[in-house]
Amino acid sequence: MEPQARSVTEHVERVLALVAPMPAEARSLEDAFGSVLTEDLYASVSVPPFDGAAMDGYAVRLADLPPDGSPATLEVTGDVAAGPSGLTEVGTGQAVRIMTGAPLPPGADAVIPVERTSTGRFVAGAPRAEDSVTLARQSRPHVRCAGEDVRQGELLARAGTELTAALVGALAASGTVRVAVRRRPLVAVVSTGSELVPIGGALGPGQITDSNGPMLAAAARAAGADVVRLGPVTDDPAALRRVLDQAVRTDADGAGADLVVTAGGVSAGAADVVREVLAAPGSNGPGATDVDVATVAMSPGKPQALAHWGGVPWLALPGNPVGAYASFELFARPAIDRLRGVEAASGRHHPPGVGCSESTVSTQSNTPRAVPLAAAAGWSGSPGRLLVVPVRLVPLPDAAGTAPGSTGVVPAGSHHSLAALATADGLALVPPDVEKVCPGDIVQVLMLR
Ligand SMILES: Nc1nc2c(c(=O)[nH]1)N[C@H]1C(S)=C(S)[C@@H](COP(=O)(O)OP(=O)(O)OC[C@H]3O[C@@H](n4cnc5c(N)ncnc54)[C@H](O)[C@@H]3O)O[C@H]1N2
Ligand code: MOO
Repeated sequence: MEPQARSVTEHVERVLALVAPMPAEARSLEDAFGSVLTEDLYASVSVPPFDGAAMDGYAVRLADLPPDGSPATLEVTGDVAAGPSGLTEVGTGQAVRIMTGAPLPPGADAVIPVERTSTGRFVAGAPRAEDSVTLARQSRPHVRCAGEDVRQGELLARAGTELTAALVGALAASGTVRVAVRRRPLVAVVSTGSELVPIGGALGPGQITDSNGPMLAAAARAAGADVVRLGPVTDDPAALRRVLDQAVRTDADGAGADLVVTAGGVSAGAADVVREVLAAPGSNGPGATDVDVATVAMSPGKPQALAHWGGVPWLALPGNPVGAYASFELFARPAIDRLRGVEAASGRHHPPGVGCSESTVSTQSNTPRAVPLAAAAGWSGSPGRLLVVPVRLVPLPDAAGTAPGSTGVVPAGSHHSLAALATADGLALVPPDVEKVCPGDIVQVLMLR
């Protein structure tokens, strides 16, 4: 580690200390996708709520069918489709046509799929023509029993769980209408640099298009935040102060940012506007407090700063686009998770050691989204720093000790290329004590998709 460099783990802890979970609010289930629960949720109805058919076919009494599997001919006395309809009792020697999802009529205890009967198939829209059917006992009853998926009163999700699409479905099925969730945080994304031109602007000499602004805004949305994008701001401290004031100002709807993320101007240059503003806290308006400028032992993404601006947490990320993105994933995303109330958010982002000398290292990860994967190629580490390497998933060559069809990772291209990052499936995190990653070594990979 460089002299005075701070570990990634310690910086994550400081980031998390800066933010607190958002207040809770009640939302309709349909509006709550992507939010995080603040209450445990229990099923108010069983799923399915009644015994029903799992196949299109005939509802029968098993007692009418010989146990040895030989066929029986039954009188067909009615039809029952999914949805509300009168239920005809199935008497001895009788069968009722039944469609998938329809409630099982009284008396019946099994459904025989139509393709296994003398009828062969049902014609959509055509009325019933058969008065009898010949069929035999099957190995399974093809009945979905009430409560076999979820029982009334069962715990479906704990506080701290994010509402995924499937969870919205499971909650809807079991009677949930409104949920208590954390408010979505509003993140202000501000890019800084006099060289920056917004997307679509013509480039003059020395100018480049602002890519960090759109990229970090997209990353914050992907992390579950609402976003307001401001800037790009020139390297003028007064201009940056104005934009920061604007970001944190609470309007009539209470919509001031809950987190400010800036990119650029945080290293050692003479025009590093973020450093300049941080060095003169409170000179204009509420200003910066709790200022913490750090060299973090990572590459890319070394220069970082933290502060509050007008009481709102502020993460100042470096301007190099790949460093800005890596910093977002390692620092801003855990901050957003904590604001959103995701309980897995933790300060432990430091993966266990890997290296050529220990190719069968622990597969345990203490980074929530990191998964252990084998390197399919070798590359150099960055001793003293956590090296963040954009990687792509590739099939591993079949070899002794490798399960057929296993997946590994290779660098997506140059570590500093934004175009290569755009093709990456994840970020490999190579710890500071690793000089070299060899093919077959296990690396922790922060998955991006
Ligand atoms: N003397 C030193 N110089 C630098 C050091 C250092 O330790 N000592 N650290 C280097 C490292 S590492 C990084 S990372 C950069 C970070 O510096 P800043 O955060 O001040 O970033 P800028 O100087 O503003 O920009 C760096 C680079 O990225 C481009 N950039 C900035 N913003 C955007 C944007 N929104 N979209 C696209 N590209 C952007 C900018 O033009 C620069 O090329 O400092 C090193 N220097
Ligand atoms: O730490 Mo900087 O982000 O390398 O390029």
